[in-house]
Amino acid sequence: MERTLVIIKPEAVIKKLVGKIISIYEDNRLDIIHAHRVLPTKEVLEKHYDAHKGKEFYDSLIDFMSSSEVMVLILEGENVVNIVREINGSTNPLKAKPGSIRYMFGETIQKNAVHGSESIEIAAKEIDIWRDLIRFES
Ligand SMILES: Nc1ncnc2c1ncn2[C@@H]1O[C@H](COP(=O)(O)OP(=O)(O)OP(=O)(O)O)[C@@H](O)[C@H]1O
Repeated sequence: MERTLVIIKPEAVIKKLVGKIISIYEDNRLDIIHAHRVLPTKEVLEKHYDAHKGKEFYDSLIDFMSSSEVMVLILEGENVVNIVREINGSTNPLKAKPGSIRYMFGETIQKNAVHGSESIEIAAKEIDIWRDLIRFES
C-alpha cells in the first residue's frame, strides 16, 4: 500500500491545529498509521530539505522548522501521495485552492501549515530520514 510523509509544521502545532488537520486527512479516507510529535534536529532537516540547499530561503526554512515541535505523520492509502498534495494545496497559501489545508491554515509560504512528500520514491526516502529521530515499527 502506498505511503506518504506529512509534517504538521511548528506554527500549526503551536496554534493547536493538529486535530483539525488530522481530521481532514481522515475525512478523505486516508489511514494515519504513525503520528509522532518531535523537535526536529537540524541534521534531519538538512537531509529532508537537501533539494533546496543553496536557495535563498533554505537557512530560514531550517531555522523555522527546528524552532519548535512538529507532528510527523505517515499516511497510507491508494494514491495517497497525490491525494495529500491536493488536500494540502499550493505551497503559497495565497495561491491555494479554497478548502485546502494551506488555504485555511497557511500564513506564509514558509509557515504553510504542512509538508507532504512529492512522489512515492521521495516519500520512502523521507520516511527513512525521519527514522533517525522516530522509531517506526514497520
Ligand atoms: N520562495 C520560498 N520562500 C520561502 N520558503 C519557501 C519558498 N519556496 C518553498 N519554500 C518552503 O520550502 C518548502 C519546500 O518547498 P517545495 O517547493 O518542496 O514545496 P512543496 O512541495 O509545495 O511543499 P512541501 O515539500 O513542504 O510539501 C515549502 O513548504 C515552503 O515552506
